[in-house]
Amino acid sequence: MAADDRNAFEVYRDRVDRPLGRLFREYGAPQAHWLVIGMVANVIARVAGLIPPVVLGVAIDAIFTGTGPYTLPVVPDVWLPTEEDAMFRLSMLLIFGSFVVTGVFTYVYGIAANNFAHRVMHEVRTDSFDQMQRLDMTFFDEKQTGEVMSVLNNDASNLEVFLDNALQNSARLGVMVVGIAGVLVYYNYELAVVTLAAIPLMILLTVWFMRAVEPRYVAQRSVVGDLNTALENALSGVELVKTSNTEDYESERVADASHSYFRRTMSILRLNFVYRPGMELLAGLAFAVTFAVGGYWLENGAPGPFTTELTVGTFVTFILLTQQFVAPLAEVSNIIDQYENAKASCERVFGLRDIPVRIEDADDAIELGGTRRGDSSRSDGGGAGGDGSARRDGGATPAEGGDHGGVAGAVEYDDVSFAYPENALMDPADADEQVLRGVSFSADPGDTVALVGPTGAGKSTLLKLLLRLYDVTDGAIYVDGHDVRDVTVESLRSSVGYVAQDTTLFDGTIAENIRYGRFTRIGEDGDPGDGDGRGSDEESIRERVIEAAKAAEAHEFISSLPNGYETRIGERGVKLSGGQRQRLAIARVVLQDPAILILDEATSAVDTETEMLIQRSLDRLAADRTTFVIAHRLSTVTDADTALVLEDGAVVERGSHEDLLAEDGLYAKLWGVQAGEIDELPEEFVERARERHVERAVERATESEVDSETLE
Ligand SMILES: Nc1ncnc2c1ncn2[C@@H]1O[C@H](COP(=O)(O)OP(=O)(O)OP(=O)(O)O)[C@@H](O)[C@H]1O
Repeated sequence: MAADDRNAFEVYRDRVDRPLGRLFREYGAPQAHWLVIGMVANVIARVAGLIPPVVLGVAIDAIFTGTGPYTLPVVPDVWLPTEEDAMFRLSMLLIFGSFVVTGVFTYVYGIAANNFAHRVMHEVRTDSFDQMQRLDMTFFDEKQTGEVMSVLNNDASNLEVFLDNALQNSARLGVMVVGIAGVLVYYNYELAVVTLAAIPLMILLTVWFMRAVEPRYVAQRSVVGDLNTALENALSGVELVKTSNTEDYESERVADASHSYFRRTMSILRLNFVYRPGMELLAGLAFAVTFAVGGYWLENGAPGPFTTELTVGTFVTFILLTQQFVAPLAEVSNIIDQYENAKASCERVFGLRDIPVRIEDADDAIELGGTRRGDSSRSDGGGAGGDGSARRDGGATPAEGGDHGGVAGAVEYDDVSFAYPENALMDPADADEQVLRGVSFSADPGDTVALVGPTGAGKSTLLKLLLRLYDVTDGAIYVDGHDVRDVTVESLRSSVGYVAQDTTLFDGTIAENIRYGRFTRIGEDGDPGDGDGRGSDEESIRERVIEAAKAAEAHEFISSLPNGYETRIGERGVKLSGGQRQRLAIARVVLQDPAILILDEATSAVDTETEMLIQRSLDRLAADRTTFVIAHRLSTVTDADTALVLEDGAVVERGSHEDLLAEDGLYAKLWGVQAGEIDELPEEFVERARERHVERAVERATESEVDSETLE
């Protein structure tokens, strides 16, 4: 049991410090020019918006009532006209001009602010996706795909809204408050005190609101996670849901999660319902009090302690500017909402970013099949048939196993141990349940090695290590004499073809699915080493795809489809049968032409004819490459050069089919059961398997208990 029940993503998310500051440093800085242009344009547009009320006030006093001079803030008096007609024309021009300036700069601001926000969002999304792709399988084993989807979609969008709206609205608010306060104080500081008295009250109300709403946002986000998980489970397991008749149960789960989300959202909105009208009320009060005090002042002279004179024009300016307060203040609750969302999103973005990438190229990694470095290659190796003491040269040459991009395909496991870390945070060396223990064997280029053993013995795990989906916790794996950790992950994985039991197909055409990985994009040749001199233009790729499909015994069924190779297969290939999907996967590997092949033999029953087709294509595929077969049917083993019998993570028997039968151990018993010679496995084997299953079931139950506690 992990000491910390949070998954890696949550742990790193909770560690993120000052997320928005980091966002600006890491993503905002390269786009800072857009932000600066946007801010400046915004300030100009807002300041220009203050001109009409000011000019109107001055014009009233100077032209209509004749009670004041024609002066404007920051404009020298000598520049201003003294004739009433000229004053009127200038006033009209200034009012009209200010609207034009506001319009033009609002446009500039829109372009710049959106450029800034969308560019940052694009970088955040693509960076997060790249980081997600670099993470190793331990991360994905923790079932965090929902969280990642949310980072790539919702969180990137939240940041965009914040960077565009919230940031610019706060700038606008700042300009309005400071600008309006400045103008009011300039014209009549005494009446300004009355008008601006509402501001400290608004600040107090805002502080209260932010403090009260923050924990509610945290609670809301946690239920969003539950809701997403419920939705994702129901969608990804739709077949199970239907076949188990659990639609009602799933509906209830989603309804529960959705209802908690509703409750949490309402608790935020209830505060909003107090805050927003509260702010509007204060702004309205400021307006009403200004009107009352100013009106009294005009009628009866300065009230109470006030001594200055108030003109009608100044009064009009005050009234109009106080009105302008209201709209941006009403935005404050939206700004807070966007700020809270952005902060949380930013934590998630950087949480994902900070998860250490464990499986990546070493600084001096070499290309497998490329130039060999003496210091990273081994000079000895253990024989599959022996106990590991017989060593041979590990650095086989391509000539020994056919040319597959210069990789021969010699594989050696040297005393390999492995334990799955409980989560992506744990150092695998600290995990205590060893899934593989001291496994040593080697396969020469072109050999076929069958892996046999009861379920859970570690067969799949053994081969996942060869693909470096995980790294060994102890020992080493060598391909052509190179430790797999010393070669680039890309060159290693392109040298190892993998046909899984359950084939993954992408939404796209049949042809696109076959060429996925080798000619994913037109004009790209992931493995130029086949030496047939053919180009990678669309026509020759098409030819190769058809050849691969023929080799995989898939050409016939593909040709019978309405659009042949251009037929689109539905999401996850649901429109094809299991046997057809597997043949497409085989065609994909034929095209990849790897030196090493991993076949996870299908357990699902296909009809005899399909099985024969699949077997024939697999035999063809395996002919000139090092092949590892996870053999569920022992008939496969009879054709293999060597079989390794795994039990509980260790190789307990090894040798050819005949040798193993002669040993009369686990293999002979498994063979006996399959061949129908004995009814069942001897009690000791069954007992051992049962113990392991019970242990695992208990573990799973404990885990789900903890999960449900966390949910509560
Ligand atoms: N991603 C994982 N995280 C943690 N434990 C795992 C993971 N995958 C497999 N295991 C555990 O490792 C052990 C070996 O599993 P593995 O899938 O390698 O066995 P296998 O021999 O291939 O079994 P099968 O024949 O049923 O596919 C099992 O106990 C399994 O529960």
